[in-house]
This record gives sequence, structure tokens and C-alpha cells, in this order.
Amino acid sequence: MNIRPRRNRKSEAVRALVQETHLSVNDFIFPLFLLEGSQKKVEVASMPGIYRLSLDNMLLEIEACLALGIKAFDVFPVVDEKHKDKTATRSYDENFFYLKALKEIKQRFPEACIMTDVAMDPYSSDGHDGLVQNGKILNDETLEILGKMALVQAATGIDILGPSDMMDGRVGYLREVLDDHGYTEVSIMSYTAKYASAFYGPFRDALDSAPKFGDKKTYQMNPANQREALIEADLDVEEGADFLMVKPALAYLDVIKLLKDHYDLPIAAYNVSGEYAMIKAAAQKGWLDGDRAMLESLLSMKRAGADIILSYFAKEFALLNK
Ligand SMILES: NCc1[nH]cc(CCC(=O)O)c1CC(=O)O
Ligand SMILES: [Mg+2]
Repeated sequence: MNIRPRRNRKSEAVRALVQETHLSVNDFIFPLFLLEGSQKKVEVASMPGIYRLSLDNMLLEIEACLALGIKAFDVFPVVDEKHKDKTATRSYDENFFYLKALKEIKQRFPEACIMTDVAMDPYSSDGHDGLVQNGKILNDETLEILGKMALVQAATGIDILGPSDMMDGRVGYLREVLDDHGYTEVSIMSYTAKYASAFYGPFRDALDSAPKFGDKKTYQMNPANQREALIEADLDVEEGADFLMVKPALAYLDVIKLLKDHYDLPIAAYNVSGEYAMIKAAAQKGWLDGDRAMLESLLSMKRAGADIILSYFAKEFALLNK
């Protein structure tokens, strides 16, 4: 035998030399759940270690994460049932706590990269990402609402908008609305290939945002489809997206790789709530080594081609690598 691949695995030092993929705190965006009010910190039952935070506590959390090297955050609002309606009115009400909080976060930490969510579901009494009429999710009518939402979010000074709704044409529509109002510097990270997934369950617990009827299959993609992601990605590139995202991550590594091979834009992977919950639950039962399972799954996303990983593990990763 002339060739013995095991030679390159013989010691920690040699293994480090030949390691192809590396994770860094620079890769991560940490999703955070914002509560109205103050002095609140409520754990998400299905996401041990992840809390819904009021602004005061969120500022502390962001400060702690910045000290660990995490520089990017995706802030989602937890909206009380009494604020929800058919047209997601609160999503573009400048006085709503989410928008006021974003402004404070940016003022306090101008160096942090703050991403926001553009979709109707947290504010919708139907629990859908688009406007509902006679049981149908309307596309073009939804775009107008998303446009209003994007403008008030941009006005807070945030850095990246994350349209997570999967309406057709929304990236181009938002780009145009933003540019018309002078927000040419606000980036768009498109949820390009977002699948109708069972792995969003714990997130919907966190936001209390599960659909009130039906499912999201008329707008989110069929998990069986890979080539369809190319159609979505072509459109997002043409419409002016700055980043392309695949969501979820772990069950869609092939899609991450596909987009990485076909496009020059940075590729993001959303390591979603259910993927987090799965590892946490098994670790709590003592069935898996939680730290190792976390690192291995994050590494797989990077290896598949993700430049950026949105993950609830971001802080834990940073603490482990301190
Ligand atoms: N616009 C909704 C939205 N934005 C991010 C997530 C899921 C994130 C996660 O599971 O971590 C969802 C859930 C959904 O589409 O129902
Ligand atoms: Mg699309």
C-alpha cells in the first residue's frame, strides 16, 4: 500500500493541518425573540436555553454576545394576540414596540449588524405570512403590506431585511420601495428556498404564530424539490437580493450545495428551531453528546457551502470556543 489516508489523521496536530472546513464566530447570525415590556425573560419550552426577552434584557444579551465575537442578530417580535389582525396593521405602526426597540438597539450598538423579519405571520390573526381572503393567501396584495413593513423597519436604522414570507416578486418589490425612499444601503437577505417544514414547530411556539387554519404549502416549497430552488434563486438574484438563504439547513444540505455551486452571492443557511430542539432534547436525555452534535451539524452546513449560519446555537458555539 503506497497510499494510506490514515497518515493524515495520525495526530491532533496533523488533523488540524488538513482540516478543510472551519467554523468561526464570524459565520453566525443569532436569532433573538423580543417581548414587549421590561424585565422579562421567558424560556421557550421547546427550545431549552433560548429565551424571549424584553428590550432591557435583550440589550444585555447583545452586549454579552458582542463580547464573545458574535456581531449579527436577527430580531423577531413576539406579538400579543390582542395586537393581531387580518392585515398585520402593527407591522407598519411606527409606535409598535418592535420598531421602537430596533431603533434603541441600533443606537446602543451601531457596530452590530441587525437583521429584521419581513412577513405577516407574527402580526396576523390568521397566522399566515400573507393576506388571507376566502382561505387563500393573496400574493400581490401581500407585497403592499410587506413594502410598508420594510420601510418602517429600514427607518429604524437596521442593516438587513429578511423577507421570510415566500411571496413571489417580493425581493424586487422591496428593493424598489426601499430605493425610492433613499434606503439604498439596506440589504436584503432573501429566504430564497424556504421549505414547508415540520422543523419550524418550536419557533411557532416562541412567537405563538402557528397558522390558524391549513398549512403553508401554497407558498413555502415542497421538501421533495431541489431544482425548484434554482428557479427561486434566479429570480432573487435578478430582483436584487444581497444574500440567498436556504431554510431549514440540516435536511437541506443538498440545496445549500446547489445554490453555492450556481451563484456568486453569499449563501446563508437557517439552522431552524426544530433542528436546535432535536439536539437539545436528545442531549438532555443523555442520548447524544450535545456539544459534539452541535459542532458536527454546524460544520456540515459550512461544508455544504453556507457562508453564513443563522443559528440558536450561535452563543453556545462562541462560549465553547472562547
Ligand atoms: N415568517 C415566518 C418564519 N420566519 C422564521 C421562521 C422559522 C424559524 C425557525 O424555525 O427557527 C418562520 C416560521 C414559519 O415559516 O412558519
Ligand atoms: Mg421567491
